[in-house]
Amino acid sequence: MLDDAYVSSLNTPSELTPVDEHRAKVAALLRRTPVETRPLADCLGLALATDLVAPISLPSFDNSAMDGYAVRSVDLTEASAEQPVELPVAEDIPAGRVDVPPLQPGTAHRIMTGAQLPPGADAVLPVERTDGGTDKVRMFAGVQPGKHLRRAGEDVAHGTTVLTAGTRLGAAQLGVAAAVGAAELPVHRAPRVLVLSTGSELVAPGEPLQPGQIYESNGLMLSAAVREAGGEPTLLRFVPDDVEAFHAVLAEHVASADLLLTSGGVSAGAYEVVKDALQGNGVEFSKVAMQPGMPQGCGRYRDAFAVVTLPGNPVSSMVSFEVFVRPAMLAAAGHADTTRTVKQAALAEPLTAPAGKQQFRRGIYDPDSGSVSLQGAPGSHLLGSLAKANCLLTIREDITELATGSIVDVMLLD
Ligand SMILES: Nc1nc2c(c(=O)[nH]1)N[C@H]1C(S)=C(S)[C@@H](COP(=O)(O)OP(=O)(O)OC[C@H]3O[C@@H](n4cnc5c(N)ncnc54)[C@H](O)[C@@H]3O)O[C@H]1N2
Ligand code: MOO
Repeated sequence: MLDDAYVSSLNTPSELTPVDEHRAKVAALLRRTPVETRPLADCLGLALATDLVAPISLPSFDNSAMDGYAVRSVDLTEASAEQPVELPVAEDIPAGRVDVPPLQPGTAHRIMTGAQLPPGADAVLPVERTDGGTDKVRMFAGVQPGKHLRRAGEDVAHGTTVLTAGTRLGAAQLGVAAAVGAAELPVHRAPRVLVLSTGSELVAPGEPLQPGQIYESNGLMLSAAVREAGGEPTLLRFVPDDVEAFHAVLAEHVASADLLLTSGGVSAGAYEVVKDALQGNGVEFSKVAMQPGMPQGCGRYRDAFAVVTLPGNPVSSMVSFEVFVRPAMLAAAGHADTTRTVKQAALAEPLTAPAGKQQFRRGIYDPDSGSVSLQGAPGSHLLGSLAKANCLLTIREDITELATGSIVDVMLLD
């Protein structure tokens, strides 16, 4: 297990960059992606670039909420199961009929759900309250004026903003855009993110492992995280700890990308390929006051493209993505909401934390009890624990221990 006190003793607080400072640096690196007009079917998950003002009302005309009969409610005042009122059925109005004649007093129009209400009708009697007749209909109940109707504009009024710029276009948002007649929408293009893992110990899943080798997992994990955050990832073939090989991959791919995300090769060892390749080329490396995720780097490589270098330990990589990259990517892609939901929860067990570093512990938040329990130890290699967690507990840098029942912030991961 990681010895918090020992690790903390390696870095004096003045050497460490505050988490917020690094977050702002990463956010400033990513430029807004361009606006494109796309068919609705290609907009899922993207952010709307300008307000969508409704060119029509929803509903756009008064219509029936039930299959039944459009009536004048005064004609049914006396209707009951014992003494039905019989009316001639003057018209049949299926949904989609565009020429709807007015309803004359003492008559009914058979009408279907969503069909235009005839002028003169003030209510719909559901078919279940009638004998279902087509020439004449017997009505077994009265109906209040206004009953079973859907009024024009009661959902969305013509000329009002139905979706604001920055809204993430999910299923319901695309639905309402289609409902007001939009065939295409202006959206911010998804950020294109290259994901490159480094390490001579890495082997592709599915291939045999030699002692001392491990399966490459950060690349796939970060690509998935990029996609979940609304980006378009390209997972590059991982490279060994070899600066030439690293540069060769960069030369081949970066022209098309908004961001290069690397993992590994940034700490204090003898073979730090990412640091060796990028230092002095516009990328700065620092130790951030957090755990996991201390060794970080970011910048614009030779002024050409944005780079964020994440530490290789898998949990450090993922936590760093959550804390720095996800919000920056969402902002670059025009999303108004760039943060995860944060809840306050009562600790189900005590914990200790290293002094001077913001700690992100993996946890399981129980929304019913409002409590959170720790999932696994603090070690940044414990990917199995991360995979079971549903939240990150964020512990301020000035806190070194907390008792059971203490209230902590938990960032929900979904
Ligand atoms: N003397 C010091 N040693 C270390 C320090 C330090 O400050 N002084 N920092 C430690 C911390 S904290 C972290 S985090 C790691 C970060 O190191 P790197 O970013 O250089 O990452 P690597 O050394 O390449 O790998 C660390 C660890 O993660 C595994 N790894 C790397 N890439 C992948 C991948 N794509 N998939 C799965 N696992 C991966 C790698 O095998 C190592 O076990 O440095 C500490 N050391
Ligand atoms: O800061 Mo490292 O990311 O703890 O493992």
